Amino acid sequence: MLLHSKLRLEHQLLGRCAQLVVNRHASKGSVDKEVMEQMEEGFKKLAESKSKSLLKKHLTKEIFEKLKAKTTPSFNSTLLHCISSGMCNHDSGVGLYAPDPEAYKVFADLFDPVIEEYHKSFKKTDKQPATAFGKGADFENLDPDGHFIVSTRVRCGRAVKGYPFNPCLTEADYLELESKICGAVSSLTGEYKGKYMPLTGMDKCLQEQLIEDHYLFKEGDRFLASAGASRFWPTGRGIFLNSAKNFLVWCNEEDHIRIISMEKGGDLGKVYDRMVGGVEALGKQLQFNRDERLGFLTFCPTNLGTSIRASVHIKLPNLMCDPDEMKKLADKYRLQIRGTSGEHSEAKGGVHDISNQRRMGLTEYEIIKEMHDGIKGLIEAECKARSA
Ligand SMILES: Nc1ncnc2c1ncn2[C@@H]1O[C@H](COP(=O)(O)OP(=O)(O)OP(=O)(O)O)[C@@H](O)[C@H]1O
Repeated sequence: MLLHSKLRLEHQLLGRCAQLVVNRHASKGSVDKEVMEQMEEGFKKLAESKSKSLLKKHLTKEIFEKLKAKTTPSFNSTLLHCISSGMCNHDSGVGLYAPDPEAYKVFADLFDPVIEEYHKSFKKTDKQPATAFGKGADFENLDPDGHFIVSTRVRCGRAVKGYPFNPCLTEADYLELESKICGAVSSLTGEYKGKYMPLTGMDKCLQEQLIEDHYLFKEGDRFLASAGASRFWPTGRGIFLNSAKNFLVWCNEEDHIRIISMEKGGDLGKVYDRMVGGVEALGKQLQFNRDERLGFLTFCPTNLGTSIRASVHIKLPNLMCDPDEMKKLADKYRLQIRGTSGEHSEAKGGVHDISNQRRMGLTEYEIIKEMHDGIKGLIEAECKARSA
């Protein structure tokens, strides 16, 4: 209970901070004086800060001046919507979010270089290849004897056509989206059959247990809150879980939809195939927003393209003895290291979350292969270090 009250308080505080920044909408087609002042002040503080974010690096004075008076045609989003998280959180890695699909074009002078750097050279002239899932069965179990991998998870994000992203969704939009998503997941059959649980009214012990078990998203993420992703919380948010608890759908957290497959052990191919089956089944009922150049559109530019993050919870005690060397090895394989409870968390009991870093410029199959080969390489390096 204590943990929950703490989370709730934190969430409320962050929610207020976010509202200060992102609830000031522009008048149609122009940027209000108050928004402009806030942007100017935030830009100045960011420029003077020691932030290492991609936002700070690429939001030069020239780009800021060029973009600060622009708005998106359908939802009237401003540059402030895009940069508020990075302006509030100088410790952001990226710090940039798209308030609606059009923002990727209107603010392309800022998004394109960030996308290029994060996804390791996806240039503004590049195009995301057509969706090609391939077969997970091509990949062998990464840890058949269970020495290293605790569990494997593959997720992707989807946006429902016709809606903006979090900062521009109204309370009614959240409820409408939830009703559509809930309708689609409720009609899944076979191994996918399960139950949708809205966050509103959810038993608090159950909510904490679902978070602890790595099924449910946390509350009160300050990076998301200041990007405008926590408005009207918990309205319209929820989780769908199948009976075997190895297929999940998150509703209206960071993206409209997150489709997730997970299980104990290292059978990446099986986990991936299950996610693909779920994506295909849901794609028959919902229209997803996909851009010709950028691929599947998501709130955060790090998730564009395939939107796939394939991760293992893994123990590599020998490699982890030297964090700098480990980071170099992970970079070589284009892998990202996180803590045990997700992004911005610490590793517990020596278990790290290691996943593909880039999600763009390759097909879905190639993304999984890159992650598979990288994890295989890390396990081989761990074995070598152990016997040295
Ligand atoms: N391989 C895994 N096994 C078990 N749980 C996992 C695994 N990978 C991630 N998780 C859990 O999934 C939850 C969400 O993690 P996290 O928010 O880092 O990633 P995400 O859902 O991919 O989203 P994002 O990248 O947008 O943050 C956390 O509880 C995390 O511990």
